[in-house]
Amino acid sequence: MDLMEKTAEAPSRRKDMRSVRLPKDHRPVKAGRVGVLLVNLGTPDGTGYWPMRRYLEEFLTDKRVIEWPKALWYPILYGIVLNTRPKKSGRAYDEIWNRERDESPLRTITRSQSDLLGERLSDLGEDVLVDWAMRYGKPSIASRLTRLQEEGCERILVFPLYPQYAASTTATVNDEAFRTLMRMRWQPALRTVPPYHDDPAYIDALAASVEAKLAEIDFEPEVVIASYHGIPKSYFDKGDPYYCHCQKTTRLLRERLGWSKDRLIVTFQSRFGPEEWLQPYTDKTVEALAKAGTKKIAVINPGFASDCLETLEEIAGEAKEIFEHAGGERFVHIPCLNDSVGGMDVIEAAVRRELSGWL
Ligand SMILES: C=CC1=C(C)c2cc3[nH]c(cc4nc(cc5[nH]c(cc1n2)c(C)c5CCC(=O)O)C(CCC(=O)O)=C4C)c(C)c3C=C
Ligand SMILES: [Fe+2]
Ligand SMILES: [Fe+2]
Repeated sequence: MDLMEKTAEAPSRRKDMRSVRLPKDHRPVKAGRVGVLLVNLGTPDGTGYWPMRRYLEEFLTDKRVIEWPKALWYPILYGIVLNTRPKKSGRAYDEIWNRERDESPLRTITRSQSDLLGERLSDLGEDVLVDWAMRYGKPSIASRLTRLQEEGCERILVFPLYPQYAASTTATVNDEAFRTLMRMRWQPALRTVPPYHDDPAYIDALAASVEAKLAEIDFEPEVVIASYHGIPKSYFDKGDPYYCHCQKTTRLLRERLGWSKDRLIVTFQSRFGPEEWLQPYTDKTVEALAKAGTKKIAVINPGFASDCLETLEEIAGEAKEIFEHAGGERFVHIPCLNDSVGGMDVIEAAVRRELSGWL
């Protein structure tokens, strides 16, 4: 039987899957399934120099991340950055590493989100498969998309786990997914989950996480900072909607909490390189607040679906230290939604919505 015939016989609807009739000598064909692939940013395999260097090299040679011309960027990357940053970042990862599983928290949490989503979608039957991947490091998008396809997924929903769209995060996940399809003879249909920065389920979950944390601590923060990962300002000037998405999330959260503009403010963290990035900067802001006499603050990271280096080390660790060093007294980090019930409600709602018409 040739491929054309096989294709014609393949069922178009899931419930027809078991009715595929093939000649006796035909190799088994799995078909008719639907895949969901959660994708997060990435993870090194370890905190030593070489695993860190491999990870950073993959990350920082992505044209969606560093848009400078290769002729300008590569001498700096290979001459300086990849010689110094692996050690510095490796030390930072060491502080937050999940020693029990020997992996980064981002990897632990993303896997758990995928497992829990699989359980939550169990009412859809065995023909819906859920898996997870990383844009940089392992498991790669290519390996997991290929596996889903081999398991018979003719339709795959790719979910970049970023509430706010940025070309350097969302688009590069989608690019990589479609690049993988470029190598396939028999491609699955692919859908991507759009940004969910203003999804009511997401805003509700963030608000509930703020309220729960504030009820748990023994002080009332004078200011709550919504700290987002930054991007170079030039990317915003070229039309990236990321800044506007961050502002909108914060406005909706503020409205949902019934707070004033001074109680919940926006900042941007994790600057990289010499360019100007989105402002105001988180580190400078916590320092200025403390110096101006603010004693108690909380920081939430609405732009991260999972806690990671940037939230656990840079905010819960470094930003706290900066605040206290400049005269602040109480600092609390509000955890990301992670695999909490609220966090999973957000992921599940988006997946069910985006699967519509496929089930
Ligand atoms: C949530 C959105 C993110 C945006 C936007 C983003 C843009 C961006 N990042 C870099 C450079 C680095 N980021 C690093 C880590 C990192 N970044 C995000 C998310 C966004 N990045 C996450 C979730 C993480 C943490 C990964 C983890 O395993 O915990 C790093 C690596 C760590 C380090 O050496 O500091 C770099 C480098 C750029 C240049 C950029 C926009 C252009
Ligand atoms: Fe980043
Ligand atoms: Fe950082």
